[in-house]
Amino acid sequence: MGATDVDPFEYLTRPPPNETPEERTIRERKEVEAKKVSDQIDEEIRKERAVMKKQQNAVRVLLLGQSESGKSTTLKNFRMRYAREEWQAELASWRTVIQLNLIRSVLSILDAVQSELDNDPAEPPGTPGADETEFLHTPTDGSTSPALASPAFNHPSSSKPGQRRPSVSSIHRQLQSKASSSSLRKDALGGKESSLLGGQHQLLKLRLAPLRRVETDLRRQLGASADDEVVDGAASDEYGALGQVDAGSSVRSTGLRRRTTARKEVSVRRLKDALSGGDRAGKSKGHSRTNSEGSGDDAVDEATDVIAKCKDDIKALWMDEAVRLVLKKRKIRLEDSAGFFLDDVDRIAAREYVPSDDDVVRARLRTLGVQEYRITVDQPGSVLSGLGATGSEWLLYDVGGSRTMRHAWIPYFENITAIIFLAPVSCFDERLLEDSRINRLEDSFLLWRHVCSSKLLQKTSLILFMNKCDLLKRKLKMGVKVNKYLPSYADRPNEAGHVVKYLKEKFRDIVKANAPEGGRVAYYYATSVTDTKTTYTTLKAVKDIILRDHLKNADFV
Ligand SMILES: Nc1nc2c(ncn2[C@@H]2O[C@H](COP(=O)(O)OP(=O)(O)OP(=O)(O)O)[C@@H](O)[C@H]2O)c(=O)[nH]1
Ligand SMILES: [Mg+2]
Repeated sequence: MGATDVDPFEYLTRPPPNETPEERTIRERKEVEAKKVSDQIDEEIRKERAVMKKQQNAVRVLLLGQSESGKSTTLKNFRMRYAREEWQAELASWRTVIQLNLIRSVLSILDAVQSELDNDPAEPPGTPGADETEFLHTPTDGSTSPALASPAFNHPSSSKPGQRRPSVSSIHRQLQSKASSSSLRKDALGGKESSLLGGQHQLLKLRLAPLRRVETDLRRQLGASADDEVVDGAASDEYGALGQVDAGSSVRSTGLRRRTTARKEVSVRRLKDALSGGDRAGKSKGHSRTNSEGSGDDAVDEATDVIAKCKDDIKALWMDEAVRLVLKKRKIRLEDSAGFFLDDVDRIAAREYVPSDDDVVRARLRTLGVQEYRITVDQPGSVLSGLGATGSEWLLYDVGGSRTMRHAWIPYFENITAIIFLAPVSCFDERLLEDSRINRLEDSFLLWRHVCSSKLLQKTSLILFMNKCDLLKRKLKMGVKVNKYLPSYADRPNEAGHVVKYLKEKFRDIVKANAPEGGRVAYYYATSVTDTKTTYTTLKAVKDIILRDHLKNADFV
């Protein structure tokens, strides 16, 4: 047989001539080991290919909408239902975020108390709106783009205080009666020199002062962003839906004044890192102490310990009638603000507190940049299961919604299967936090128009969540008139159902006006995504729509 007839592979692997039995054993053992390594590499390559294939087929969902529209809350609903294990493993880590949310509310009240004690006017001088580079053009003169099929908005320049009477706490009746006898005056809601507060409030302030240090510690633990200068909530013309209200509101050119006393929001670069940093549950840290109220064995970290010790004072502060009057006078409505937990102090300030699903869904942590999450949605019994392997792997992208962050959205427009767009409908009387010249609903219409008209998104399924319907209902019940802000609403009934229907038509008009040839279907849902039960029903319907469209585009159906 000539050299050319030799199988090169066989030639190279042929045992050496004159091999001794020992040499043979060693060689064979080495060959077995080498095969193991080779098999391992093959398996890894196979897995990588499978992941790549899955990713190619993965459903990609982008959550869009302005800041505080409910994107992260929607994502949490998805994860709670479809990434249950991961969700549960993460639950305890949210305690830090929720404690911070609680402390922020307390400190906001203390700030208001301090201003009242200092006799600061209820309407401090404002700050000019931020001069930002915008991803999506928004008119800056308070006008609405004529190209936009959305209604024009009013910025009424006067407002009445809310009509809701604060409830009175029996717990704090003693303090309250003292306050009311000594300092409540007839002009309590408006008089310049009226003093609603007394020595007991000074005392509460002192007793709750350690929470300021705890706030700093918790922020540090979470790695909260230092560049986070956003204040708490949007300015609202009538009621401070997210904490602060501009009583003398109108567009800036006519003398807008914005309140700047609200507290910084907490945001983190990477949620997973933040949560692992914030996971102190059951961990004994340097400052840990023995639980004096509980079993006595549990080591409790210092922050939890301080919060537990402040529990009764927090309750006293929140239930104090004079304090409620101060908040009312200063038009601060913490109840509707992001991350409101003051009604749950007993539970949350307890040393053994572990967050529930609902707590985590309600917790507020502002998103920075873009965060990616993976879920598996193939559920037994789904009408679409069995139509193909594709579609079970979902990648969800949650983005930061404030205007400075919107430039980061564009790269995610490519190859995106569906967009769930969150438009909070309760905010018809609020303005953007980052630019108080812009009405929040107007901003949502503009963003929606950009999404509908984007060339990159022409094949993308569009799903609109008209969110915060619960807050809309509450606001309308309090007497806020939609047509005061949205003149085109005219004399339609000032009821949530009618408002949602009207707004849906406006969003639908924008879809129609910007549809590609052949038209376009979008899907509309009225939601309150903090209500996890009803949201689950919505998610199931949305899941099927997205899957069906995805399979259709992949020619599966
Ligand atoms: N009452 C009520 N609160 C809601 C609803 N949706 C969201 N929230 C609350 O509003 C706050 C903001 O929601 P997020 O989901 O964090 O908003 P986001 O769109 O992710 O905001 P950014 O991360 O700043 O872009 C949170 O405290 C939520 O609990 C809703 O339908 N009803
Ligand atoms: Mg978010």
